[in-house]
Amino acid sequence: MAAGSAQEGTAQRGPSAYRLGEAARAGGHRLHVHDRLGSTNTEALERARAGEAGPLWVVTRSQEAGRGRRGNAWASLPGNLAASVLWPVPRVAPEHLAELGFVAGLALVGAIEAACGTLPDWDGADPARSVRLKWPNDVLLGHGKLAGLLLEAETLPGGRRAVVIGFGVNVAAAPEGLPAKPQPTCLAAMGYAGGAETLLEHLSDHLAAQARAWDGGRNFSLVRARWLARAAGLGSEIAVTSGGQILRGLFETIDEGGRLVILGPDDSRRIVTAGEVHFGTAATAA
Ligand SMILES: Nc1ncnc2c1ncn2[C@@H]1O[C@H](COP(=O)(O)OP(=O)(O)OP(=O)(O)O)[C@@H](O)[C@H]1O
Ligand SMILES: O=C(O)CCCC[C@@H]1SC[C@@H]2NC(=O)N[C@@H]21
Repeated sequence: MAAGSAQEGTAQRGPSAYRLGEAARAGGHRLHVHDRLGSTNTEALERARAGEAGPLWVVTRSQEAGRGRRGNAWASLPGNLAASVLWPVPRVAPEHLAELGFVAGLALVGAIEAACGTLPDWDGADPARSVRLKWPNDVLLGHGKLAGLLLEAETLPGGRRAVVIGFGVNVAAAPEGLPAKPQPTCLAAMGYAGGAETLLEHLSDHLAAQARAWDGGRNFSLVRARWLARAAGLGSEIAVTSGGQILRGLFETIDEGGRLVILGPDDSRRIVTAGEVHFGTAATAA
């Protein structure tokens, strides 16, 4: 059993209890809330190994060993959202699985906007308050990193696939002193005081809706169009570090497989499957 206590459904009484949104609950999503966990992604994968099919949300008030992409650590400060969902993919072709990262990114942007929509000056006109998606799986607020997504898949005994989408959102506080670029930022810096609980409610509903639109990959073109409409840095200079190489050019688009398309100075196109994007051209190879 994982650290901390798990409660099914609406955990804890009172105004700040974690709960799922109405649409998510109507769609059969369930919620496990922990006080303390190593990693919600790890716990969700454990649940899958134990036979859970999902959709199952795992959330923790304190995450002690949060994981980021490419082996990075994820800092989860008190009051921030650390949540993962075990997503059922029985009828999803393997080549469509990674698209869930885009579906989830859109859901998170929608949830942030729904949660923050009533804040003064939150109308998208101010670039410092604009919420954008950064390829492949980050959410930016202005120039800062507001959230990161971690998609993990595993084939279980018997051939069943488990897919977990992890959401780390800096709601109340942003970690200081990290060497990371972009620098972390948080919703509280923009005046948001609604709590991680409200955000989870919106997120679960928005994920249900975006996943329905995606339709197991049959409608990725719609997801792609929605994603591009919220993309950071589209049409501008980027440098991408990928496999020890740096590719520079204009961020032209993402293709129908969700890969990054870079337009080089000689009008050549480079397609990137995995890498780290830096806006502007200042990037050094890792
Ligand atoms: N709560 C947080 N908010 C924002 N950024 C965070 C948070 N916790 C960890 N990070 C940073 O996010 C980064 C992980 O995200 P990402 O995969 O984009 O790597 P990165 O920024 O390119 O890091 P590196 O250059 O070291 O590989 C790490 O550098 C980590 O320091
Ligand atoms: O930007 C990244 O590198 C992705 C960060 C993902 C962090 C979240 S927090 C909830 C879930 N549990 C984890 O251990 N990681 C993800």
